[in-house]
Amino acid sequence: MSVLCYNVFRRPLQYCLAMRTLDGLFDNSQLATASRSKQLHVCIKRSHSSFGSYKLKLDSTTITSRTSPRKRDFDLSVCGDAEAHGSRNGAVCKASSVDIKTDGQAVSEEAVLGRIERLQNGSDIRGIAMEGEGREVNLTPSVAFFLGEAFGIWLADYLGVSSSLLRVSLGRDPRLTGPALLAATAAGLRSIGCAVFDMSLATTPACFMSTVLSGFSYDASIMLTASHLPATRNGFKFFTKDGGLKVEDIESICNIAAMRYIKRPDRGAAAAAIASSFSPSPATPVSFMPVYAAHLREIIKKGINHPTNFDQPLSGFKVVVNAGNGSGGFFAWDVLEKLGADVNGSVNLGADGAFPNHTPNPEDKEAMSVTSRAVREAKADLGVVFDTDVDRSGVVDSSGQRINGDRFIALLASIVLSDHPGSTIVTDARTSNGLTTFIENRGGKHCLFRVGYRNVIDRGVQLNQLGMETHLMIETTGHGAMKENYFLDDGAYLAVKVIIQMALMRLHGSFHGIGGLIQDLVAPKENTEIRIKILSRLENVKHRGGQVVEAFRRFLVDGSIPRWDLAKCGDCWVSDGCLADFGDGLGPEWSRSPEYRPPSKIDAHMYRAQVLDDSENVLGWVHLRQSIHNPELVVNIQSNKTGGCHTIVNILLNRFFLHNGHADELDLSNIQKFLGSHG
Ligand SMILES: O=P(O)(O)OC[C@H]1O[C@H](O)[C@H](O)[C@@H](O)[C@@H]1O
Repeated sequence: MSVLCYNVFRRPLQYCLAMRTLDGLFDNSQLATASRSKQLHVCIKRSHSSFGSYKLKLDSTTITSRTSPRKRDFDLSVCGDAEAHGSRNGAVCKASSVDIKTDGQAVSEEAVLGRIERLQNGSDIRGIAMEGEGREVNLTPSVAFFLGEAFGIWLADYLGVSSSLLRVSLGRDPRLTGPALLAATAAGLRSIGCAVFDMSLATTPACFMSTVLSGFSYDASIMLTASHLPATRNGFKFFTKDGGLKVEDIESICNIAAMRYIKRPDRGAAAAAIASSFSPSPATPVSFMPVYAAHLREIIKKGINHPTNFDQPLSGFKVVVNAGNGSGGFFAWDVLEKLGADVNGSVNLGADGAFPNHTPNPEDKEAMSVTSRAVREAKADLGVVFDTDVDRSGVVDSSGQRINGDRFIALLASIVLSDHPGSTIVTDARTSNGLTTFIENRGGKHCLFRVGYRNVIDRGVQLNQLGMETHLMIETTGHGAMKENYFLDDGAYLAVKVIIQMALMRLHGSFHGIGGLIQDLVAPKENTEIRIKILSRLENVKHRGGQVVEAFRRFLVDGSIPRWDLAKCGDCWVSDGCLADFGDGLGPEWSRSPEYRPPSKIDAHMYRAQVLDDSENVLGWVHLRQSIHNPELVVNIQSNKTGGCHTIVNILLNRFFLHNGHADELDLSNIQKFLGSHG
């Protein structure tokens, strides 16, 4: 469709909107009325926008000059200040598309929206913030300005107060792009009247705690981080006093940001340029991290309750911290050392946004082996590994044993189940059958849920609401939350729990170290993950991937392969994150309760199948889902039999992917490689 632009107000052309109406929705009499009243209200309905619909005020001169009342299908053009808001009043037509023209270059609204929407990663925002990957930088200070502004607008609506009354704190990890993005985000928030506070280098859990701890109690907080992703990336994690935002909240914020961007694409760039010159600073500096560290020290002191040394309960302990040059160094010198621990063997404490040593990530083999070595060299009692922004952790015991993934979950489960017998533990559905046995042997219940830490945490919140005591929600990635800690995804808090346990064990005369708590955890014999690229345009990836995963569900439900069934955990199906309701009464009772929220579009699609061998014994399981970060499907497989993963992958390839004709839309080479190398 051609975009018709007129500068009818004789002002510099900022943008033009042109829309094509849908047949039959705009009739002649309505147009005539609109022309006579010199104002026409057009309602544009966008099915995927949680912003609902919005209204444009079009100058009647422009409309009458560009349209013919006799045509049912026509173009409208407007230049100047179109108002966009959420009302449907006066709507007389629906537009099928809106095109934006900026500085002579046509950019469709869908493209702007798509670009901003693609920054969404589940319940976070992630993007490329600097050159270096050979890919377009898409998280610029200008975009950060609109995201900051959009968050302020969303927050004012969420809390039902004027944005001028809102106080928002901002923190960042050490990434080089952090200061400029933080300044631009602050400028966005300030542009709608919010008071903004700069905590500078901070952690994700600290950002949330700044909404809670007295003396600060901000209405909300934003952490700028891309977690363990490369130094070129950055991102946003948003918090209110109610906790981290949900996937659908992030969708709303992206939509609002896109709408604001469409309206004034130049504004963000200008504001971000001023903001990043730091003159005047858009945010008031605050020193929050020392207060947060003192808060963690209090928790440890009270948890250990040392009979003779309450204030220095870690005296005599050696603890190694590996912060991976992220934000977690403070935990060594401002938490543990002040409690008496010797932290001299610690590594990579200095914040360095280039992450020169290894990826700050407890899932990372190098991060764990570096820590294990440091623990052995220092003859330490414990090693603690954080990811960049400290919402994830893992530990190493005094023997150098790496405790991450399933082992970390088991360790926390054993601590939680001794404090809260019978508690449910929620994890993602990539954990081993051995972990389920471990939890059940301690009297706990294991709920397997969807991948994505927000999903796991939200499920725990939901179970508690429904009266099922659930004290721990934790992912294999090291993301974990506890009921007693605001259901906050908090790597520092999990480390605190392990440290308290270590000290209590010694106080009670045990010198085994924390590794002794998970001795009976049985690891699967084989465990593999295969990533399958989706061969589709970026904007279609989610849809295509979703179709394949849905086909997998149908395939299982139809019984297409004997002895491959949707897995069950307890009373629930481990399919669609235990939310499978086949519409025939098979779904669990709560899925019909008022609290039930259907899975969000982004991460709904994942299924785990239990696989039996010819003798009806468990061979293992296979879990298929869409990646949250990348345009790919992810297959996880575990087996307790040698060659079990090969058997399962072989069947998956031939009986599902190839048989169902998915070879054209998926790059199956990693599957072939796996079969080749394990054949
Ligand atoms: O989907 P993937 O690319 O495997 O990533 C999955 C992971 O994404 C993010 O890092 C989330 O924080 C994790 O909760 C999730 O497990």
